Amino acid sequence: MEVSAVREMLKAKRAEGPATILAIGTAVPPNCNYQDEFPDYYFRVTNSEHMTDLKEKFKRICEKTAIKKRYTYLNEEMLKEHPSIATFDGPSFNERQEMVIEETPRLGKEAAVKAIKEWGQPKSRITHLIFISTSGVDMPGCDYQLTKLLGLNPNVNRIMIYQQGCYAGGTALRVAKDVAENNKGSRVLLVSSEITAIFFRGPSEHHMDSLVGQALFGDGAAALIIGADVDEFVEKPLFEIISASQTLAPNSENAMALHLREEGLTFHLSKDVPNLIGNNIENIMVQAFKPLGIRDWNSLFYITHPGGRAILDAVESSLGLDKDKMRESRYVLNEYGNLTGACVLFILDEMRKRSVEEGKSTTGKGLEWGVLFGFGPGLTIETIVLRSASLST
Ligand SMILES: CC(=O)CC(=O)SCCNC(=O)CCNC(=O)[C@H](O)C(C)(C)COP(=O)(O)OP(=O)(O)OC[C@H]1O[C@@H](n2cnc3c(N)ncnc32)[C@H](O)[C@@H]1OP(=O)(O)O
Repeated sequence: MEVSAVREMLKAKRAEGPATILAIGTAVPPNCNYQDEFPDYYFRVTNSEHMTDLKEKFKRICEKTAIKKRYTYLNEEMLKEHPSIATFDGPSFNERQEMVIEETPRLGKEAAVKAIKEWGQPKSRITHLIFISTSGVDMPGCDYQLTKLLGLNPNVNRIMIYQQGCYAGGTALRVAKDVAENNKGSRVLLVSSEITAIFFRGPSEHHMDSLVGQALFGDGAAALIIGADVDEFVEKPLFEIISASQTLAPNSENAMALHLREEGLTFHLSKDVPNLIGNNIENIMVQAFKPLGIRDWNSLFYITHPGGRAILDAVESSLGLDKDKMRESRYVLNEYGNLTGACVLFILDEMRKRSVEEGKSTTGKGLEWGVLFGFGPGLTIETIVLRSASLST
């Protein structure tokens, strides 16, 4: 075959683009922890009632989180059966792994079933599966388990992304864009599922950052269907993925790290994280929106990873944003806590649902352009430029 003919053949395999989000589903486990009761629960189940000063500090942290409730797979009975998980650093990796290996794809399936139902197409049309999770590692991984659980075509092209932390929701969208735009007719099922049993642990007087982590995270799964060249007779666009980029914040090496150890996933968090994000965010916005000629940050809608309340405050103040810009991100933080990689996907879902409820003209609260930020270890920032879809009938 001639080289030019091969080139033509490859060109014909590319979609016109852009990759478009066509459906979103979410799921959480049944066990709900209210934040105002959580310090009592946490110090009781970790047998730490004697650490009275630390409990007072934990109460202060919980009060400042702007979280109302969080859902978890792990409950008090399970902790009684597996007491090493409730210590600060007792060897517990195997017990945690047994839980997350089963539960992470199961919760992912719940979200995926909802996304496929909304999409309304047969699951045999799914050509690619991207699965992200920070909850453990295994081979074959969650991508394989989900393929089995959903009964997907064995020829589905799977991509498993483990252990990236909270920016992974952005990473998965970036990869899904490349896949969808380079494979004409492809339909990508993107699933993020996070179970905090991998890093729940008791308090330690010497590790305040770990204690902060115990006040922030919740379990949840989200699933999206993504494809380019939308068939509007049978598919409904929600958001177009216009561009996607990843960057490292300068001088942030020690800001955030998570390590998988005998005692599960450990958590290291500098107090500087909100400032580091705030100091870098405008530069990132300038780069992302230069091609569109946009400089008015209040003309956009925002899907911002709510790593903690202070991170949303930092982004809001650095960009001079109106108070309602972080509304959906704050809402998801309040209702579910920090859901690691799934969090930005929950916020996307909230954004489009709220836009419909409030009678807005687009899925981005009546605005055309928006941005999604993922933040995580590194310190890594994922930036996704989105274009909303019209809601007019
Ligand atoms: C896993 C991933 O990949 C990605 C992630 O999302 S990781 C999580 C990222 N999240 C963060 O970095 C948390 C950002 N921080 C916050 O949201 C807020 O600081 C907070 C909600 C935790 C507390 O709110 P605040 O307005 O800062 O309250 P503040 O009164 O200053 O702090 C409460 C206490 O927490 C302590 N504290 C806050 N951040 C801390 C940290 N990173 N390490 C240790 N202690 C911390 C403070 O010293 C303070 O202690 P005292 O009451 O004894 O003085």
